[in-house]
Amino acid sequence: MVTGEEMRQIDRYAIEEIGLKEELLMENAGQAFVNEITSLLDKKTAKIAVLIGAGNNGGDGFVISRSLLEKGYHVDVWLIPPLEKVKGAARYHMDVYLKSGFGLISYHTIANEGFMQQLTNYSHVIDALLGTGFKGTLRSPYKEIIEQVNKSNCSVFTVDLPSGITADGTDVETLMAIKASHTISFQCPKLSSFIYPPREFYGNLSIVDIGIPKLAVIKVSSKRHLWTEEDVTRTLPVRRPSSHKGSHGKGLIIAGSKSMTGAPILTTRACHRLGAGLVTLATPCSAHPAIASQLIEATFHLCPSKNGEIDDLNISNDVLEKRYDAIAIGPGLGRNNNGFFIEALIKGYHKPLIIDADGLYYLKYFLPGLLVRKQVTILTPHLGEFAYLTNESIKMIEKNRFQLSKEFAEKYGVYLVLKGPYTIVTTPEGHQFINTTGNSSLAKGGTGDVLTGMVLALIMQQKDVQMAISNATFLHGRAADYLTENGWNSLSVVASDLVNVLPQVLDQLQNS
Ligand SMILES: NC(=O)C1=CN([C@@H]2O[C@H](COP(=O)(O)OP(=O)(O)OC[C@H]3O[C@@H](n4cnc5c(N)ncnc54)[C@H](OP(=O)(O)O)[C@@H]3O)[C@@H](O)[C@H]2O)[C@@H](O)CC1
Ligand SMILES: Nc1ncnc2c1ncn2[C@@H]1O[C@H](COP(=O)(O)OP(=O)(O)O)[C@@H](O)[C@H]1O
Ligand SMILES: [K+]
Repeated sequence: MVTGEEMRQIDRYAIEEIGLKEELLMENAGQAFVNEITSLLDKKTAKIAVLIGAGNNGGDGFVISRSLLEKGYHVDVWLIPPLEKVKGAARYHMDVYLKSGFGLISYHTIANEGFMQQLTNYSHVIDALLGTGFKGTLRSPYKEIIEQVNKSNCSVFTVDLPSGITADGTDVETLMAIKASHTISFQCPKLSSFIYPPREFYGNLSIVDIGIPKLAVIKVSSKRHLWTEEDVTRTLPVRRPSSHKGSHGKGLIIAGSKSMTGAPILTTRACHRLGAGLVTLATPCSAHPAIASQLIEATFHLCPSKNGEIDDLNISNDVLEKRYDAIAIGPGLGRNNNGFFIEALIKGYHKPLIIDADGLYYLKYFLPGLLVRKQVTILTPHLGEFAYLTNESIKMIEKNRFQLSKEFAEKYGVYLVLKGPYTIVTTPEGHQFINTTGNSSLAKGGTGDVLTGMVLALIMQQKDVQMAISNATFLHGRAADYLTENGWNSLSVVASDLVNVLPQVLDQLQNS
Protein backbone atom coordinates (compact mmCIF):
# COMPACT_ATOMS: atom_id res chain seq x y z
CA MET A 1 0.00 0.00 0.00
CA VAL A 2 1.74 3.13 -1.19
CA THR A 3 1.81 6.91 -1.18
CA GLY A 4 2.20 8.73 -4.50
CA GLU A 5 5.91 9.26 -3.84
CA GLU A 6 6.45 5.58 -3.02
CA MET A 7 4.66 4.58 -6.25
CA ARG A 8 6.90 6.92 -8.21
CA GLN A 9 9.97 5.36 -6.59
CA ILE A 10 8.71 1.87 -7.46
CA ASP A 11 8.12 2.91 -11.08
CA ARG A 12 11.54 4.53 -11.18
CA TYR A 13 13.26 1.43 -9.83
CA ALA A 14 11.50 -0.79 -12.36
CA ILE A 15 12.47 1.55 -15.20
CA GLU A 16 15.95 2.77 -14.25
CA GLU A 17 17.42 -0.10 -12.23
CA ILE A 18 15.67 -3.10 -13.75
CA GLY A 19 15.39 -1.66 -17.24
CA LEU A 20 11.70 -2.12 -18.02
CA LYS A 21 10.57 0.49 -20.51
CA GLU A 22 8.01 3.03 -19.29
CA GLU A 23 6.08 2.56 -22.54
CA LEU A 24 5.83 -1.17 -21.81
CA LEU A 25 4.50 -0.60 -18.29
CA MET A 26 1.95 1.80 -19.74
CA GLU A 27 0.91 -0.77 -22.34
CA ASN A 28 0.55 -3.38 -19.56
CA ALA A 29 -1.44 -0.95 -17.41
CA GLY A 30 -3.86 -0.10 -20.22
CA GLN A 31 -4.35 -3.74 -21.23
CA ALA A 32 -4.86 -4.85 -17.61
CA PHE A 33 -7.47 -2.11 -17.21
CA VAL A 34 -9.33 -3.28 -20.33
CA ASN A 35 -9.25 -6.92 -19.18
CA GLU A 36 -10.80 -5.86 -15.91
CA ILE A 37 -13.68 -3.80 -17.36
CA THR A 38 -14.83 -5.61 -20.50
CA SER A 39 -17.04 -8.04 -18.58
CA LEU A 40 -18.87 -4.97 -17.23
CA LEU A 41 -19.49 -3.44 -20.69
CA ASP A 42 -22.10 -4.48 -23.23
CA LYS A 43 -20.45 -4.06 -26.63
CA LYS A 44 -23.79 -3.45 -28.35
CA THR A 45 -25.07 -0.69 -26.10
CA ALA A 46 -22.09 0.90 -24.32
CA LYS A 47 -21.13 4.36 -25.57
CA ILE A 48 -17.85 5.26 -23.96
CA ALA A 49 -16.05 8.59 -23.58
CA VAL A 50 -12.38 8.31 -22.61
CA LEU A 51 -11.20 11.55 -21.01
CA ILE A 52 -7.47 12.03 -21.36
CA GLY A 53 -5.24 14.38 -19.38
CA ALA A 54 -1.70 15.59 -20.09
CA GLY A 55 0.31 13.16 -17.94
CA ASN A 56 0.94 9.42 -17.88
CA ASN A 57 -2.56 8.72 -16.57
CA GLY A 58 -3.67 10.13 -19.93
CA GLY A 59 -1.09 7.87 -21.60
CA ASP A 60 -2.86 4.87 -20.07
CA GLY A 61 -6.05 6.33 -21.54
CA PHE A 62 -4.61 6.07 -25.09
CA VAL A 63 -3.71 2.40 -24.60
CA ILE A 64 -7.19 1.71 -23.20
CA SER A 65 -8.89 3.52 -26.08
CA ARG A 66 -6.86 1.70 -28.73
CA SER A 67 -7.53 -1.67 -27.13
CA LEU A 68 -11.29 -1.07 -26.78
CA LEU A 69 -11.58 0.22 -30.35
CA GLU A 70 -9.66 -2.80 -31.67
CA LYS A 71 -12.15 -5.00 -29.83
CA GLY A 72 -15.07 -3.23 -31.49
CA TYR A 73 -16.40 -1.00 -28.70
CA HIS A 74 -17.94 2.40 -29.39
CA VAL A 75 -15.36 4.83 -28.01
CA ASP A 76 -14.85 8.58 -28.31
CA VAL A 77 -11.50 9.91 -27.13
CA TRP A 78 -11.47 13.38 -25.61
CA LEU A 79 -8.02 14.90 -25.32
CA ILE A 80 -8.28 17.68 -22.77
CA PRO A 81 -4.96 19.60 -23.11
CA PRO A 82 -3.58 20.85 -26.45
CA LEU A 83 -1.82 18.05 -28.39
CA GLU A 84 1.66 19.50 -27.89
CA LYS A 85 1.36 19.26 -24.10
CA VAL A 86 1.46 15.46 -24.22
CA LYS A 87 5.04 14.27 -23.65
CA GLY A 88 7.18 11.19 -23.00
CA ALA A 89 5.58 7.76 -22.79
CA ALA A 90 2.12 9.31 -23.07
CA ARG A 91 3.19 10.99 -26.31
CA TYR A 92 4.51 7.66 -27.60
CA HIS A 93 1.14 5.99 -26.93
CA MET A 94 -0.78 8.93 -28.39
CA ASP A 95 1.24 8.53 -31.60
CA VAL A 96 0.67 4.76 -31.65
CA TYR A 97 -3.04 5.39 -31.13
CA LEU A 98 -3.25 7.94 -33.96
CA LYS A 99 -1.12 5.86 -36.33
CA SER A 100 -3.39 2.88 -35.66
CA GLY A 101 -6.01 4.87 -37.53
CA PHE A 102 -8.06 6.22 -34.65
CA GLY A 103 -9.14 9.81 -34.10
CA LEU A 104 -9.73 12.11 -31.18
CA ILE A 105 -11.84 15.08 -30.17
CA SER A 106 -9.88 18.04 -28.93
CA TYR A 107 -11.60 19.50 -25.88
CA HIS A 108 -9.26 22.40 -26.28
CA THR A 109 -10.94 23.46 -29.54
CA ILE A 110 -14.56 22.53 -28.67
CA ALA A 111 -14.51 23.83 -25.08
CA ASN A 112 -16.86 23.09 -22.24
CA GLU A 113 -20.19 23.89 -23.93
CA GLY A 114 -19.64 21.25 -26.60
CA PHE A 115 -18.43 18.74 -24.05
CA MET A 116 -21.53 19.23 -21.90
CA GLN A 117 -23.83 18.70 -24.87
CA GLN A 118 -22.10 15.52 -25.96
CA LEU A 119 -21.82 14.01 -22.49
CA THR A 120 -25.50 13.08 -22.55
CA ASN A 121 -24.76 10.67 -25.45
CA TYR A 122 -22.51 8.44 -23.35
CA SER A 123 -23.33 5.56 -21.03
CA HIS A 124 -19.78 5.30 -19.64
CA VAL A 125 -16.86 7.58 -18.94
CA ILE A 126 -13.29 6.32 -18.56
CA ASP A 127 -11.42 8.80 -16.41
CA ALA A 128 -7.78 9.02 -17.51
CA LEU A 129 -7.48 12.67 -16.55
CA LEU A 130 -5.18 12.68 -13.52
CA GLY A 131 -3.37 9.99 -11.57
CA THR A 132 -0.63 9.90 -8.95
CA GLY A 133 0.83 13.14 -10.33
CA PHE A 134 -2.18 15.17 -9.15
CA LYS A 135 -1.46 17.73 -6.46
CA GLY A 136 -3.11 20.78 -4.88
CA THR A 137 -6.66 21.61 -5.91
CA LEU A 138 -8.25 20.99 -9.28
CA ARG A 139 -7.51 23.59 -11.91
CA SER A 140 -9.58 24.58 -14.91
CA PRO A 141 -10.69 22.90 -17.14
CA TYR A 142 -10.42 19.65 -15.13
CA LYS A 143 -12.61 21.06 -12.38
CA GLU A 144 -15.45 21.93 -14.78
CA ILE A 145 -15.15 18.63 -16.62
CA ILE A 146 -15.32 16.62 -13.41
CA GLU A 147 -18.32 18.62 -12.20
CA GLN A 148 -20.14 17.82 -15.44
CA VAL A 149 -19.30 14.13 -15.31
CA ASN A 150 -20.47 13.89 -11.70
CA LYS A 151 -23.78 15.49 -12.67
CA SER A 152 -24.27 13.13 -15.62
CA ASN A 153 -25.81 9.66 -15.56
CA CYS A 154 -22.65 8.00 -16.87
CA SER A 155 -20.96 5.13 -15.04
CA VAL A 156 -17.37 6.11 -14.42
CA PHE A 157 -14.41 3.73 -14.63
CA THR A 158 -11.33 5.36 -13.23
CA VAL A 159 -7.73 4.73 -14.24
CA ASP A 160 -5.47 4.15 -11.18
CA LEU A 161 -7.27 6.59 -8.86
CA PRO A 162 -10.18 9.01 -9.17
CA SER A 163 -9.03 12.30 -10.70
CA GLY A 164 -8.92 14.95 -7.99
CA ILE A 165 -7.86 12.55 -5.21
CA THR A 166 -4.24 12.48 -4.13
CA ALA A 167 -2.68 9.06 -3.65
CA ASP A 168 -1.92 9.99 -0.01
CA GLY A 169 -5.48 11.08 0.82
CA THR A 170 -4.49 14.57 1.90
CA ASP A 171 -6.49 17.74 1.24
CA VAL A 172 -9.59 16.05 2.60
CA GLU A 173 -11.39 19.30 3.32
CA THR A 174 -11.20 20.65 -0.21
CA LEU A 175 -12.19 17.35 -1.73
CA MET A 176 -13.59 17.69 -5.23
CA ALA A 177 -13.05 14.65 -7.42
CA ILE A 178 -14.61 12.38 -9.96
CA LYS A 179 -17.07 9.94 -8.45
CA ALA A 180 -16.25 6.52 -9.86
CA SER A 181 -18.30 3.37 -9.88
CA HIS A 182 -15.12 1.33 -10.40
CA THR A 183 -11.45 2.13 -9.92
CA ILE A 184 -8.75 -0.09 -11.34
CA SER A 185 -5.49 0.69 -9.53
CA PHE A 186 -2.12 -0.38 -10.87
CA GLN A 187 0.15 -2.78 -9.00
CA CYS A 188 -0.19 -1.34 -5.47
CA PRO A 189 -3.27 0.05 -3.72
CA LYS A 190 -2.90 3.75 -3.01
CA LEU A 191 -3.19 4.93 0.56
CA SER A 192 -6.23 7.12 -0.09
CA SER A 193 -8.31 4.07 -0.99
CA PHE A 194 -8.25 3.22 2.73
CA ILE A 195 -9.08 6.66 4.06
CA TYR A 196 -12.54 8.21 4.29
CA PRO A 197 -13.86 10.42 2.71
CA PRO A 198 -11.55 9.83 -0.33
CA ARG A 199 -12.56 6.14 -0.34
CA GLU A 200 -16.11 7.10 -1.26
CA PHE A 201 -14.91 8.37 -4.65
CA TYR A 202 -13.29 5.05 -5.58
CA GLY A 203 -16.42 2.89 -5.89
CA ASN A 204 -15.49 -0.78 -6.36
CA LEU A 205 -11.74 -1.12 -6.22
CA SER A 206 -9.60 -3.67 -8.10
CA ILE A 207 -5.82 -3.87 -8.02
CA VAL A 208 -4.23 -5.21 -11.20
CA ASP A 209 -0.73 -6.46 -11.90
CA ILE A 210 1.08 -4.46 -14.59
CA GLY A 211 4.27 -6.48 -14.50
CA ILE A 212 6.39 -4.41 -12.12
CA PRO A 213 8.87 -6.89 -10.61
CA LYS A 214 8.37 -7.65 -6.89
CA LEU A 215 11.94 -6.54 -6.24
CA ALA A 216 11.04 -2.95 -7.15
CA VAL A 217 8.24 -3.00 -4.57
CA ILE A 218 10.46 -4.59 -1.92
CA LYS A 219 13.22 -2.03 -2.50
CA VAL A 220 10.79 0.78 -1.74
CA SER A 221 9.35 -1.12 1.22
CA SER A 222 6.46 1.00 2.39
CA LYS A 223 5.97 -0.93 5.67
CA ARG A 224 2.24 -0.98 4.89
CA HIS A 225 0.43 -4.18 4.01
CA LEU A 226 -3.07 -5.53 3.59
CA TRP A 227 -3.88 -8.41 5.93
CA THR A 228 -5.66 -10.82 3.62
CA GLU A 229 -7.73 -13.98 3.95
CA GLU A 230 -4.68 -15.96 2.82
CA ASP A 231 -2.66 -14.47 5.67
CA VAL A 232 -5.38 -15.46 8.13
CA THR A 233 -5.75 -19.07 6.95
CA ARG A 234 -1.95 -19.40 6.93
CA THR A 235 -1.51 -18.13 10.47
CA LEU A 236 -4.62 -19.01 12.51
CA PRO A 237 -3.72 -21.25 15.46
CA VAL A 238 -4.64 -24.92 15.14
CA ARG A 239 -5.73 -26.96 18.20
CA ARG A 240 -3.52 -29.95 18.84
CA PRO A 241 -5.37 -33.19 19.67
CA SER A 242 -3.35 -33.52 22.89
CA SER A 243 -4.04 -29.98 24.12
CA HIS A 244 -5.78 -29.06 27.38
CA LYS A 245 -7.41 -25.86 28.58
CA GLY A 246 -4.13 -24.55 29.95
CA SER A 247 -2.56 -24.76 26.48
CA HIS A 248 -4.95 -22.14 25.14
CA GLY A 249 -4.33 -19.38 27.59
CA LYS A 250 -5.64 -18.18 30.90
CA GLY A 251 -6.91 -14.67 30.41
CA LEU A 252 -8.15 -11.98 32.74
CA ILE A 253 -10.65 -9.36 31.61
CA ILE A 254 -10.97 -6.32 33.85
CA ALA A 255 -14.24 -4.73 32.83
CA GLY A 256 -17.76 -3.67 33.70
CA SER A 257 -19.49 -1.40 36.17
CA LYS A 258 -22.94 -1.11 37.63
CA SER A 259 -24.22 0.97 34.71
CA MET A 260 -22.31 -0.99 32.04
CA THR A 261 -22.95 -4.68 32.49
CA GLY A 262 -23.16 -5.62 28.79
CA ALA A 263 -19.60 -4.74 27.79
CA PRO A 264 -17.84 -7.30 30.02
CA ILE A 265 -20.30 -9.96 28.92
CA LEU A 266 -19.55 -9.34 25.26
CA THR A 267 -15.77 -9.27 25.81
CA THR A 268 -15.78 -12.46 27.86
CA ARG A 269 -18.07 -14.37 25.49
CA ALA A 270 -16.03 -13.33 22.45
CA CYS A 271 -12.83 -14.44 24.18
CA HIS A 272 -14.27 -17.88 24.89
CA ARG A 273 -15.73 -18.24 21.41
CA LEU A 274 -12.33 -17.64 19.84
CA GLY A 275 -10.73 -20.48 21.71
CA ALA A 276 -9.34 -19.11 24.99
CA GLY A 277 -8.80 -21.91 27.51
CA LEU A 278 -9.87 -20.15 30.68
CA VAL A 279 -11.33 -16.68 31.11
CA THR A 280 -11.76 -14.82 34.39
CA LEU A 281 -13.68 -11.59 34.63
CA ALA A 282 -12.64 -9.04 37.26
CA THR A 283 -15.62 -6.80 37.88
CA PRO A 284 -17.00 -4.69 40.75
CA CYS A 285 -18.98 -6.72 43.26
CA SER A 286 -21.92 -4.34 42.79
CA ALA A 287 -22.22 -5.36 39.10
CA HIS A 288 -21.42 -9.03 39.54
CA PRO A 289 -24.94 -10.46 40.03
CA ALA A 290 -26.28 -8.97 36.79
CA ILE A 291 -23.20 -10.05 34.82
CA ALA A 292 -22.73 -13.53 36.25
CA SER A 293 -26.20 -14.65 35.23
CA GLN A 294 -25.16 -14.17 31.57
CA LEU A 295 -21.79 -15.90 31.71
CA ILE A 296 -21.85 -19.60 32.39
CA GLU A 297 -18.32 -20.50 31.34
CA ALA A 298 -16.35 -17.70 33.03
CA THR A 299 -14.90 -17.50 36.53
CA PHE A 300 -14.92 -14.23 38.48
CA HIS A 301 -12.64 -12.07 40.53
CA LEU A 302 -14.75 -9.66 42.57
CA CYS A 303 -13.35 -6.20 43.21
CA PRO A 304 -14.35 -3.62 45.80
CA SER A 305 -16.82 -1.19 44.28
CA LYS A 306 -16.97 2.61 44.54
CA ASN A 307 -19.49 4.65 42.53
CA GLY A 308 -20.58 1.35 40.98
CA GLU A 309 -17.09 0.88 39.49
CA ILE A 310 -13.91 -1.03 40.33
CA ASP A 311 -12.09 0.87 43.06
CA ASP A 312 -9.13 -1.43 43.45
CA LEU A 313 -8.08 -4.74 41.88
CA ASN A 314 -7.31 -6.22 45.29
CA ILE A 315 -4.70 -8.55 43.89
CA SER A 316 -0.93 -8.13 43.55
CA ASN A 317 0.91 -8.04 40.24
CA ASP A 318 2.86 -11.14 41.30
CA VAL A 319 -0.32 -13.15 41.71
CA LEU A 320 -1.74 -11.75 38.48
CA GLU A 321 1.38 -12.84 36.66
CA LYS A 322 1.27 -16.35 38.11
CA ARG A 323 -2.40 -16.83 37.33
CA TYR A 324 -2.91 -15.14 33.95
CA ASP A 325 -1.11 -15.22 30.61
CA ALA A 326 -2.57 -11.91 29.46
CA ILE A 327 -4.95 -9.19 30.61
CA ALA A 328 -7.49 -7.04 28.77
CA ILE A 329 -8.74 -3.99 30.61
CA GLY A 330 -11.32 -1.35 29.83
CA PRO A 331 -14.74 -2.29 28.42
CA GLY A 332 -17.53 -0.72 30.48
CA LEU A 333 -15.11 0.19 33.27
CA GLY A 334 -16.55 3.67 33.84
CA ARG A 335 -14.61 6.87 34.46
CA ASN A 336 -15.62 7.93 37.93
CA ASN A 337 -12.71 6.61 39.99
CA ASN A 338 -8.98 7.24 39.65
CA GLY A 339 -7.86 4.27 37.53
CA PHE A 340 -4.61 3.94 39.50
CA PHE A 341 -4.74 0.18 39.06
CA ILE A 342 -4.08 0.74 35.36
CA GLU A 343 -0.85 2.52 36.19
CA ALA A 344 0.09 -0.38 38.48
CA LEU A 345 -0.54 -2.87 35.66
CA ILE A 346 1.50 -0.89 33.15
CA LYS A 347 4.43 -0.76 35.55
CA GLY A 348 4.18 -4.09 37.32
CA TYR A 349 2.39 -6.68 35.16
CA HIS A 350 5.11 -8.19 32.98
CA LYS A 351 2.91 -10.00 30.48
CA PRO A 352 0.79 -8.86 27.51
CA LEU A 353 -1.70 -6.15 28.36
CA ILE A 354 -4.59 -4.92 26.19
CA ILE A 355 -6.07 -1.53 27.02
CA ASP A 356 -9.42 -0.53 25.50
CA ALA A 357 -12.32 1.88 25.98
CA ASP A 358 -12.41 3.50 29.45
CA GLY A 359 -9.01 1.97 30.14
CA LEU A 360 -7.69 4.32 27.44
CA TYR A 361 -9.36 7.24 29.16
CA TYR A 362 -7.33 6.56 32.29
CA LEU A 363 -4.24 5.68 30.30
CA LYS A 364 -3.91 9.28 29.19
CA TYR A 365 -2.64 10.17 32.68
CA PHE A 366 -0.17 7.29 32.73
CA LEU A 367 1.25 7.47 29.21
CA PRO A 368 4.86 8.02 30.37
CA GLY A 369 4.65 4.58 32.03
CA LEU A 370 4.47 3.04 28.56
CA LEU A 371 7.89 4.47 27.70
CA VAL A 372 9.54 2.24 30.30
CA ARG A 373 7.29 -0.80 29.95
CA LYS A 374 9.12 -3.62 28.13
CA GLN A 375 6.29 -6.12 27.61
CA VAL A 376 3.66 -6.31 24.91
CA THR A 377 1.04 -3.55 25.20
CA ILE A 378 -1.91 -3.36 22.85
CA LEU A 379 -4.12 -0.26 22.63
CA THR A 380 -7.41 -0.45 20.73
CA PRO A 381 -8.78 3.10 20.36
CA HIS A 382 -11.43 4.30 17.95
CA LEU A 383 -10.83 7.68 16.31
CA GLY A 384 -12.33 9.63 19.22
CA GLU A 385 -10.27 7.79 21.82
CA PHE A 386 -7.12 8.21 19.76
CA ALA A 387 -7.84 11.94 19.37
CA TYR A 388 -8.21 12.15 23.14
CA LEU A 389 -4.94 10.26 23.74
CA THR A 390 -2.97 12.41 21.31
CA ASN A 391 -4.63 15.81 21.89
CA GLU A 392 -5.39 16.01 18.17
CA SER A 393 -8.74 16.74 16.55
CA ILE A 394 -10.71 13.85 15.07
CA LYS A 395 -10.47 15.57 11.67
CA MET A 396 -6.70 15.69 11.93
CA ILE A 397 -6.56 12.00 12.87
CA GLU A 398 -8.89 11.05 10.03
CA LYS A 399 -6.68 12.84 7.55
CA ASN A 400 -3.42 11.38 8.86
CA ARG A 401 -4.49 8.02 10.29
CA PHE A 402 -1.49 6.16 8.94
CA GLN A 403 1.15 8.67 9.94
CA LEU A 404 -0.20 9.53 13.40
CA SER A 405 -0.77 5.93 14.45
CA LYS A 406 2.73 5.03 13.27
CA GLU A 407 4.28 7.88 15.25
CA PHE A 408 2.35 6.94 18.38
CA ALA A 409 3.12 3.20 18.19
CA GLU A 410 6.82 3.89 17.65
CA LYS A 411 7.04 6.53 20.35
CA TYR A 412 5.38 4.44 23.08
CA GLY A 413 6.49 1.01 21.87
CA VAL A 414 2.95 -0.33 21.63
CA TYR A 415 0.80 -2.24 19.19
CA LEU A 416 -1.83 0.28 18.18
CA VAL A 417 -5.15 -0.87 16.75
CA LEU A 418 -6.77 2.25 15.28
CA LYS A 419 -10.34 1.10 14.74
CA GLY A 420 -12.89 2.14 12.15
CA PRO A 421 -13.42 1.23 8.51
CA TYR A 422 -10.03 -0.22 7.47
CA THR A 423 -8.68 -0.72 10.96
CA ILE A 424 -4.91 -0.22 11.06
CA VAL A 425 -2.76 -2.47 13.24
CA THR A 426 0.63 -0.79 13.80
CA THR A 427 3.54 -2.60 15.43
CA PRO A 428 6.05 -0.89 17.76
CA GLU A 429 8.47 -0.95 14.79
CA GLY A 430 6.01 1.04 12.67
CA HIS A 431 4.85 -1.75 10.34
CA GLN A 432 1.19 -1.33 9.45
CA PHE A 433 -1.34 -4.03 8.57
CA ILE A 434 -4.69 -2.90 7.23
CA ASN A 435 -7.88 -4.85 7.68
CA THR A 436 -10.40 -4.90 4.85
CA THR A 437 -13.24 -6.92 6.38
CA GLY A 438 -16.26 -5.42 8.16
CA ASN A 439 -18.99 -3.01 7.21
CA SER A 440 -21.10 -0.24 8.66
CA SER A 441 -23.27 -2.72 10.61
CA LEU A 442 -20.36 -2.60 13.09
CA ALA A 443 -21.02 1.08 13.81
CA LYS A 444 -22.96 0.23 16.93
CA GLY A 445 -22.24 0.13 20.68
CA GLY A 446 -20.60 -3.05 21.94
CA THR A 447 -18.81 -4.20 18.78
CA GLY A 448 -15.48 -2.88 20.08
CA ASP A 449 -15.95 -4.85 23.31
CA VAL A 450 -16.27 -7.99 21.19
CA LEU A 451 -13.03 -7.18 19.38
CA THR A 452 -11.15 -6.79 22.67
CA GLY A 453 -12.20 -10.28 23.76
CA MET A 454 -11.15 -11.69 20.41
CA VAL A 455 -7.74 -10.04 20.54
CA LEU A 456 -7.18 -11.40 24.05
CA ALA A 457 -8.12 -14.91 22.90
CA LEU A 458 -5.69 -14.91 20.01
CA ILE A 459 -2.67 -13.30 21.67
CA MET A 460 -2.80 -16.17 24.17
CA GLN A 461 -2.87 -18.76 21.39
CA GLN A 462 -0.27 -17.50 18.95
CA LYS A 463 3.23 -16.20 19.47
CA ASP A 464 3.33 -13.48 16.86
CA VAL A 465 1.43 -10.57 18.37
CA GLN A 466 0.75 -8.69 15.13
CA MET A 467 -0.63 -11.83 13.50
CA ALA A 468 -2.87 -12.49 16.50
CA ILE A 469 -4.25 -8.94 16.47
CA SER A 470 -4.69 -8.82 12.70
CA ASN A 471 -6.41 -12.22 12.72
CA ALA A 472 -8.81 -11.10 15.45
CA THR A 473 -9.59 -7.91 13.55
CA PHE A 474 -10.13 -9.82 10.31
CA LEU A 475 -12.48 -12.36 11.94
CA HIS A 476 -14.40 -9.60 13.74
CA GLY A 477 -15.08 -7.81 10.45
CA ARG A 478 -15.74 -11.09 8.66
CA ALA A 479 -18.42 -11.92 11.24
CA ALA A 480 -20.20 -8.67 10.30
CA ASP A 481 -19.81 -9.46 6.59
CA TYR A 482 -21.13 -13.00 7.15
CA LEU A 483 -24.22 -11.61 8.84
CA THR A 484 -25.06 -9.03 6.18
CA GLU A 485 -24.40 -11.57 3.41
CA ASN A 486 -26.70 -14.10 5.08
CA GLY A 487 -29.92 -12.25 5.55
CA TRP A 488 -29.27 -9.88 8.46
CA ASN A 489 -30.05 -6.29 7.60
CA SER A 490 -27.06 -4.08 8.40
CA LEU A 491 -29.29 -1.85 10.54
CA SER A 492 -30.18 -4.67 12.86
CA VAL A 493 -26.89 -6.46 13.49
CA VAL A 494 -25.96 -6.24 17.18
CA ALA A 495 -22.66 -6.96 18.89
CA SER A 496 -23.73 -10.31 20.33
CA ASP A 497 -24.64 -11.52 16.80
CA LEU A 498 -20.94 -11.27 15.97
CA VAL A 499 -20.05 -13.62 18.80
CA ASN A 500 -22.82 -16.03 17.83
CA VAL A 501 -21.69 -16.45 14.22
CA LEU A 502 -17.98 -16.90 14.98
CA PRO A 503 -18.29 -20.72 14.67
CA GLN A 504 -19.65 -20.41 11.11
CA VAL A 505 -17.05 -17.79 10.19
CA LEU A 506 -14.20 -19.98 11.44
CA ASP A 507 -15.66 -22.99 9.72
CA GLN A 508 -15.92 -21.17 6.42
CA LEU A 509 -12.30 -20.04 6.65
CA GLN A 510 -10.88 -23.36 7.70
CA ASN A 511 -12.71 -25.16 4.89
CA SER A 512 -11.97 -22.61 2.17
N1 LIG B 1 5.44 6.03 -14.24
C1 LIG B 1 5.11 4.83 -14.73
O1 LIG B 1 5.96 4.05 -14.98
C2 LIG B 1 3.72 4.47 -14.96
C3 LIG B 1 2.66 5.35 -14.65
N2 LIG B 1 1.40 5.05 -14.93
C4 LIG B 1 0.33 6.03 -14.86
O2 LIG B 1 0.87 7.32 -14.72
C5 LIG B 1 0.19 8.03 -13.70
C6 LIG B 1 1.07 9.08 -13.13
O3 LIG B 1 1.45 9.87 -14.19
P1 LIG B 1 2.11 11.33 -14.02
O4 LIG B 1 3.16 11.26 -12.98
O5 LIG B 1 2.49 11.76 -15.36
O6 LIG B 1 0.96 12.19 -13.46
P2 LIG B 1 -0.60 12.35 -13.84
O7 LIG B 1 -1.35 11.86 -12.67
O8 LIG B 1 -0.94 11.80 -15.13
O9 LIG B 1 -0.82 13.91 -13.81
C7 LIG B 1 0.12 14.81 -14.28
C8 LIG B 1 -0.62 15.92 -14.96
O10 LIG B 1 -1.62 16.45 -14.11
C9 LIG B 1 -1.49 17.84 -14.02
N3 LIG B 1 -1.95 18.31 -12.71
C10 LIG B 1 -1.37 18.09 -11.50
N4 LIG B 1 -2.09 18.66 -10.53
C11 LIG B 1 -3.14 19.27 -11.13
C12 LIG B 1 -4.23 20.03 -10.63
N5 LIG B 1 -4.37 20.30 -9.33
N6 LIG B 1 -5.14 20.49 -11.50
C13 LIG B 1 -5.00 20.24 -12.82
N7 LIG B 1 -3.98 19.53 -13.34
C14 LIG B 1 -3.06 19.04 -12.51
C15 LIG B 1 -0.05 18.11 -14.29
O11 LIG B 1 0.09 19.41 -14.77
P3 LIG B 1 1.35 20.32 -14.34
O12 LIG B 1 1.20 20.53 -12.86
O13 LIG B 1 2.57 19.50 -14.65
O14 LIG B 1 1.18 21.53 -15.15
C16 LIG B 1 0.29 17.06 -15.32
O15 LIG B 1 -0.09 17.49 -16.59
C17 LIG B 1 -0.26 6.96 -12.74
O16 LIG B 1 -1.35 7.37 -11.95
C18 LIG B 1 -0.61 5.84 -13.71
O17 LIG B 1 -1.93 6.03 -14.18
C19 LIG B 1 1.09 3.77 -15.59
O18 LIG B 1 1.09 4.06 -16.95
C20 LIG B 1 2.09 2.70 -15.30
C21 LIG B 1 3.48 3.13 -15.56
N1 LIG C 1 -18.36 1.78 9.19
C1 LIG C 1 -17.62 0.78 9.69
N2 LIG C 1 -17.06 -0.12 8.86
C2 LIG C 1 -16.31 -1.13 9.34
N3 LIG C 1 -16.05 -1.31 10.67
C3 LIG C 1 -16.57 -0.45 11.53
C4 LIG C 1 -17.37 0.65 11.10
N4 LIG C 1 -17.75 1.35 12.21
C5 LIG C 1 -17.23 0.72 13.26
N5 LIG C 1 -16.50 -0.36 12.89
C6 LIG C 1 -15.79 -1.32 13.77
O1 LIG C 1 -16.62 -1.57 14.92
C7 LIG C 1 -15.88 -1.54 16.12
C8 LIG C 1 -16.39 -0.40 17.01
O2 LIG C 1 -15.60 -0.30 18.14
P1 LIG C 1 -15.90 0.81 19.27
O3 LIG C 1 -16.12 2.11 18.61
O4 LIG C 1 -14.83 0.69 20.27
O5 LIG C 1 -17.29 0.30 19.86
P2 LIG C 1 -17.77 0.09 21.36
O6 LIG C 1 -16.84 0.85 22.24
O7 LIG C 1 -19.15 0.63 21.40
O8 LIG C 1 -17.72 -1.37 21.60
C9 LIG C 1 -14.44 -1.42 15.71
O9 LIG C 1 -13.86 -2.69 15.57
C10 LIG C 1 -14.53 -0.72 14.35
O10 LIG C 1 -13.42 -1.02 13.52
K1 LIG D 1 -7.74 8.85 -13.02
